[in-house]
Amino acid sequence: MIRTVEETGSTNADLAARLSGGEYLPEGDWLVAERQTAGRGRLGRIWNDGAGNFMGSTVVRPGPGDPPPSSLALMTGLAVHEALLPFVPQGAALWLKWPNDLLLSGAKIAGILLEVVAGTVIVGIGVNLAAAPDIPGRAVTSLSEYGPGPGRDAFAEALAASFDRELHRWRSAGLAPLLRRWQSAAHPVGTRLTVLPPGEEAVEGSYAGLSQDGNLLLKLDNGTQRVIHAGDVLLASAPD
Ligand SMILES: O=C(O)CCCC[C@@H]1SC[C@@H]2NC(=O)N[C@@H]21
Repeated sequence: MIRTVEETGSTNADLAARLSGGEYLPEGDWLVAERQTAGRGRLGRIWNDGAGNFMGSTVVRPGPGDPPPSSLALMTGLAVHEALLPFVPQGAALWLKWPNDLLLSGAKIAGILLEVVAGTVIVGIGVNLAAAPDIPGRAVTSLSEYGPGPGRDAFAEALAASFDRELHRWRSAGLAPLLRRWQSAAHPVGTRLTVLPPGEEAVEGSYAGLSQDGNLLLKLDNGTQRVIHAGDVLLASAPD
């Protein structure tokens, strides 16, 4: 079920408060907001809203036998990719970027924020359907820059369906096929990346795929390979 509210602080914060209060939230339910006044982004950033954009959250309740919850970041990226792809015009490339951003022709079009409360993973998704809010230092775009896109409600239906499919595959087929499909939807191997691991200087290198457990493989310019477990990743050629 998709429930839409006119305005809230953050759909992630709303679900977190309900979980903290002991409420049971079933998988498959979505909270979507027309406006967010305190949208949360990754790494403590804010997520600016824009009228007509998709801003919504759902939950996953990981159980015994499920792949590691951290892989939900990659699974969610695939679900958003699948929902957006039919609306991407010819000649524009829709790419996944580790861990879970989506880029349209090199500029950010969607972001994903996972938070865990009381053993439940809150999955928050923001997609620039109609407006490209400013993210300082980042190239940002929206689908509307390429022509008329889907309305927010139609997109919400498509995303809820693709998320449901991907969640089922995540549970039934496990990590290996997910990682293969993720890599097919990502920017090409060899793409120059700048990585900002927490508490470290920026590291430059070339994208070399994902490790077996879904971490980022970065080929450094001295020929060695580094496994990136956390941090911010930018396309090195993206304009400031
Ligand atoms: O930094 C990122 O790229 C992640 C952005 C996630 C934004 C979405 S919008 C819906 C949900 N509610 C929030 O407060 N954040 C997420």
